[in-house]
Amino acid sequence: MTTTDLPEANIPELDGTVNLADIEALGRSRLGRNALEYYASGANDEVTLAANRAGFRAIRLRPRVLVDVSDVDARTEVLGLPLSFPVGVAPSAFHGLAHADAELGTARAAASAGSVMTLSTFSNTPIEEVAQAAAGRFWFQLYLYTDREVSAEVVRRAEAAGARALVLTVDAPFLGRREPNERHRFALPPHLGVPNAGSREQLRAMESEAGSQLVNYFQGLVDKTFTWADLAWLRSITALPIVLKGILTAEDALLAAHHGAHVWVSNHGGRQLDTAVGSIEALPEVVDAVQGQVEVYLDGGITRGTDVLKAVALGARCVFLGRAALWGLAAGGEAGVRRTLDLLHDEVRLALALCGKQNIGQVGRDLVRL
Ligand SMILES: Cc1cc2nc3c(=O)[nH]c(=O)nc-3n(C[C@H](O)[C@H](O)[C@H](O)COP(=O)(O)O)c2cc1C
Ligand SMILES: CC(C)CC(=O)C(=O)O
Repeated sequence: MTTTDLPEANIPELDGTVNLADIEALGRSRLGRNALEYYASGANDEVTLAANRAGFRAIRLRPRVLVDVSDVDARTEVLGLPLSFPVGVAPSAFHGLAHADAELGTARAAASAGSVMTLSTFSNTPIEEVAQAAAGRFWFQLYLYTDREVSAEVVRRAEAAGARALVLTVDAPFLGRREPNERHRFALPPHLGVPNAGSREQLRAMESEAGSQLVNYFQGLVDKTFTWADLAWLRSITALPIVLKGILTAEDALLAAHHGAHVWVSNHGGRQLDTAVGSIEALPEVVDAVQGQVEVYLDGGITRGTDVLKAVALGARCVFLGRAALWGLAAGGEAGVRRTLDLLHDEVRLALALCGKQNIGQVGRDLVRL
């Protein structure tokens, strides 16, 4: 399904949105409890979820004036891929819960906006179909299965389909407790499959009488023994750049760089270890530790163009949208994600101009007062 299948009346509603908060409100209004709680929740008391947003709000900008900003340019590159502005889409599971366009909608929107999509292992659409829709603008996020051969096969499929990087999520040996999902027993609706993670029947076999079924699937599928030493195995089965997603400390950033991996600063949108440091707060120590040896990215709480510039100022090459992209998808499928990216692109350009910067290369630490 594409956006042309959307009822006419949906488009003006989307066109009337002026910021990501408007799109979030529209997206939320279209979701039932199961999906809404799954998307919105953080772990436990949601302290880290709130810290991600609060961290950006606490940083003040130091704008320069009387600079010719008649022609600002927000373009950048990630791992050699040109982006129209420093924003990509973070991996999130089950886009089919948001809209019938599912991962194909997200991929098309990211591609047409000159962005990059990171496809979750737990997508509702097979890698190969998303790859086509993404027109080369996609990375693949990997959760390692207990069975290494199954993981190796997924990695081979992603590489063959044209993924430009492998993003290994390292902050989720177990799933954090998102209590609304425990309370209301989150489950994937029967019409949605998980084609990169085994059959529906395999997943059903892991369902239990209690709690979030997601926790049950995850516990049954994912390897909890994987350590730094095992990265050599991953390196041996793929030629793709490896990105470690879920780094929050200088110590781990340095280890990542020593292992030749790029660093994605993230606390999983506050969904894993609650009270972990907010991602923008963790960024400076990570950037200082790796000293430009590898690329550094960040996600968590991005909703404004000024958030993007603050992260870039503190050393992130690019930031990624988790929930913001999902709200866009829920609000209007492919068109909703595209609107989300377009609004944010406009905000980044305006913020650059008002900061007295002509391009992303001019954005450095002097732009922020912590
Ligand atoms: C509903 C949902 C599903 C997610 N699924 C995954 C996933 O499959 N793999 C992964 O590495 N991260 C996953 N994440 C974490 C995101 O990649 C990202 O780290 C986080 O959402 C960023 O925070 P934000 O939502 O504030 O932008 C998920 C996040 C959400 C909200
Ligand atoms: C399928 C899930 C494990 C996806 C995830 O990482 C999340 O819900 O945060």
